[in-house]
Amino acid sequence: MTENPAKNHDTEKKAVRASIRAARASMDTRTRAELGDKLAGTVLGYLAQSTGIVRKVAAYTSSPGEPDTAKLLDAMVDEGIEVFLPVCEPGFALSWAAYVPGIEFQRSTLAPVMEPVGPRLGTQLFDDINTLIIPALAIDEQGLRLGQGGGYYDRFLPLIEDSPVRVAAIVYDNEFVPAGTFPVAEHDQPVDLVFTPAQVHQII
Ligand SMILES: Nc1nc2c(c(=O)[nH]1)N(C=O)[C@@H](CNc1ccc(C(=O)N[C@@H](CCC(=O)O)C(=O)O)cc1)CN2
Ligand SMILES: Nc1ncnc2c1ncn2[C@@H]1O[C@H](COP(=O)(O)OP(=O)(O)OP(=O)(O)O)[C@@H](O)[C@H]1O
Repeated sequence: MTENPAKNHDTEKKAVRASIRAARASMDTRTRAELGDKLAGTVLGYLAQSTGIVRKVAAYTSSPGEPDTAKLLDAMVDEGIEVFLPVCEPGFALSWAAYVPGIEFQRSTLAPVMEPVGPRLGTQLFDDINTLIIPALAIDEQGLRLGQGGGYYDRFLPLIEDSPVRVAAIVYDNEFVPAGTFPVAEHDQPVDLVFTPAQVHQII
C-alpha cells in the first residue's frame, strides 16, 4: 500500500492534539485559575523589562481548557498597555478589535471562541504593536507551534512578517516540548518566545 505522508502527518497531529486537550480538560478550576495568575505575572515581568515601555500588545481571549488569559489581559490594561484581540473572518483570516475591561463579547460564528464587539482593525495595527501573543496546544524547543487546527495564525503570521512585532505563544509548562514531539509542516513559522506560567523561553 502507498504511504501518504501528508495524511500521516495530519493523523499524528490529531492524536497529539487530542491528548493535550484531554489533559487540559482534566485540570481543576482552581489550578487553572492559579496558573492564570502566575502566567499574568510572568508575562508582565517580561513586558516590563524587555523593551522599556510596551504600549500595544495583541493577545487573545482564552477558551475553556486553554491557559487562562483573563488576568493577563486586565493586568496589561492596568499597566497602561493597549490590548487588541483577534476576530475570525471568512477564509480563516483574522481582524483585530480593542479590548477594554468589561467590554461585551460574542461567540464567533466561525470558530468556538469569544470575540469582543467593536470596530475591526486590519494588519496596519501591527506597525506599532510590540508583542503578539498567540494561543497554542504545544510549542517545541525550536519554537514551532501546534495550534488548534484552524490554520488562522499560520495564515496571519506571514502577513506581518515585515513588522518588528515579537511573536510569543502561551502554553502550560509541560507543553513546551522537545523537537519531534509533533509533526511540523513547511509553512510553520517559529515563534520568538514562549510564555508559560513558570517562565519565559527565548527561542531566538
Ligand atoms: N482562544 C483562542 N482564540 C483563537 C484561536 C485559538 O486557538 N484560541 N484561534 C486559533 O486559530 C483562532 C480561532 N480558531 C480556532 C479553530 C479551532 C478551534 C478548536 O478548538 N477546534 C477544535 C474544537 C472544536 C470544539 O470544541 O467545538 C476542533 O476543531 O476539534 C479553536 C479556535 C482565533 N482565536
Ligand atoms: N499559510 C497557509 N496557507 C494556506 N493554508 C494553510 C496555511 N497554513 C495552514 N494552512 C492549512 O490550514 C489547516 C490547519 O493548519 P495547521 O494544522 O498548521 O493549523 P494550526 O497552526 O494548528 O492552527 P491555528 O493557526 O489556527 O492555531 C491545514 O489544512 C493547513 O494545510
